[in-house]
Amino acid sequence: MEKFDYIVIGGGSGGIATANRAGMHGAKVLLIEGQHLGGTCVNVGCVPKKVMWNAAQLRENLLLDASSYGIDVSLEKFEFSQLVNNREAYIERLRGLYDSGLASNGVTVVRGYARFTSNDIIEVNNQTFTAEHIVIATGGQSKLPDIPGKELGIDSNGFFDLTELPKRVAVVGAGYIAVELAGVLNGLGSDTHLAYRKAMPLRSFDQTIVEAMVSIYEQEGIKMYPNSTPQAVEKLADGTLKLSFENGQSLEVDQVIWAIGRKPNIEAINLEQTSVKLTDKGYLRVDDYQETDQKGVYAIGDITGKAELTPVAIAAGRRLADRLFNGQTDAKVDYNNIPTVVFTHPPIGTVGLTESAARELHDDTQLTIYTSQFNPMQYALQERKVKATVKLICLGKEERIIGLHGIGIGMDELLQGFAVAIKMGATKHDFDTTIAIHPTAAEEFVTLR
Ligand SMILES: Cc1cc2nc3c(=O)[nH]c(=O)nc-3n(C[C@H](O)[C@H](O)[C@H](O)COP(=O)(O)OP(=O)(O)OC[C@H]3O[C@@H](n4cnc5c(N)ncnc54)[C@H](O)[C@@H]3O)c2cc1C
Ligand SMILES: NC(=O)c1ccc[n+]([C@@H]2O[C@H](COP(=O)([O-])OP(=O)(O)OC[C@H]3O[C@@H](n4cnc5c(N)ncnc54)[C@H](O)[C@@H]3O)[C@@H](O)[C@H]2O)c1
Repeated sequence: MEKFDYIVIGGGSGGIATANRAGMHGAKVLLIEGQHLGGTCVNVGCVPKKVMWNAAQLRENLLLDASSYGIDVSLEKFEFSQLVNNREAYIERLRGLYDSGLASNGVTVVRGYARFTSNDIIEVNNQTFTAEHIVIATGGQSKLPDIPGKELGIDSNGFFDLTELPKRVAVVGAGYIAVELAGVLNGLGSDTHLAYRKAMPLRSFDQTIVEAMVSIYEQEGIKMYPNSTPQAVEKLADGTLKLSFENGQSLEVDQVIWAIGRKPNIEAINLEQTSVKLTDKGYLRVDDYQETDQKGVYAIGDITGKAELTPVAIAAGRRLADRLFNGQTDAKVDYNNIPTVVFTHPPIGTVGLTESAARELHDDTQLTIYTSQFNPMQYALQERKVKATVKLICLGKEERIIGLHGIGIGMDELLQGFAVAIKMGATKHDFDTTIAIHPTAAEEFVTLR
């Protein structure tokens, strides 16, 4: 049985990052991946999603905005399959880069599905390996609703498999994936319906921003179905899918996309052979240092159910390798103030507490909230206006900024810098005394009254 210093199960965002970092520190590392290197983010997540988002944005600009600038664009042809082919070729190149990066850090890569046979032995393709340190980074997969006809719909992986744009599509769900895919499909020209169980989507986000998002989606032609819990899907004689809701309403579309959440990839790894424990939600239980209940076994990324974002998985993986193989004994991830963007059309950027979370934690007299809604200059010349909304949540007399939220063009790119300022403890005064950059959407954050 071959012995390594470090075995990494799963070659996604977290697994690749920790394997490379450990390799750089001189550890003998084995990485085991069952499918494509890059995991969810590169193959069926962030990367293809962002390409589709860019495509939708570009099409919207050409179709809806260009003529106001005197640019004549006829959009007679849109080859969806060419977009998909180009996107997949790009992803193939990225996979190659991962291969060569791992090789240059001396990481051994084995293809296959790994399972524990004991606390420190891993089996893959009938071969066994052992190591002093083993990290589980197996990510997650989509959940499907438990209703008749669920197999007639597809999940986000199925969306990336599409080679034709559906004419009519229903997206079911209220999280990141649902609102992102609905925005992309609408932008690309599908007749798009978005159905969710409660009154509003994105319920953990700041409600001012979500209300702004819902009204933009309605304005841009997405049909919204609040209070709609899916009940069944059936295929009609002409191939149309009929999606029925518990409230008695129904929809007829060509494609149904389930985006109702994700679950951890746990079953295949045979945790019964270990002392690793789960949380009550079924994720791997870890402490602040990514340690599971079994000494020498760690978990990072989506499998831990904490902030399921690629940069979080990467940070957890790198910190863990720094701690185990470079003597950085206190290396761990700070899960506070993680900035995040939802790639809606236009995007939402958020860092820190929402107004309702702030009100739960602090006395109302301690909080000052600033909001503003405006028409970004990109829409100065056209009749179509897609409003931007920004919001700051400030705490105490010094008005320390504890929440920053926005929806509008550019919110995705401008958020990172503000997140640094907030992590450093910026106050409203710091924002106010920073000279604005004009004319931008970002300047709204430093001119709020
Ligand atoms: C549609 C979509 C869009 C997203 N967009 C964004 C975004 O814009 N920004 C962002 O930050 N995050 C985004 N995410 C989330 C992001 O993709 C995840 O947070 C991230 O990929 C988690 O990394 P991970 O290493 O934990 O798992 P993954 O990247 O899922 O990697 C896990 C890997 O483990 C492998 N594996 C599983 N079981 C085994 C086994 N037994 N043996 C060997 N290998 C195994 C899998 O094949 C997979 O490659 C998106 C997710 C989805 C689904
Ligand atoms: N831009 C980004 O960074 C990005 C993009 C996509 C995904 N992600 C990550 O991936 C995670 C998973 O995203 P997600 O959108 O799958 O999940 P989610 O957990 O964010 O949202 C799932 C939604 O589906 C609803 N739902 C659950 N069961 C349902 C049912 N039976 N019928 C109808 N609705 C139901 C839930 O109420 C919830 O609002 C996110 O939390 C995020 O961390 C990030």
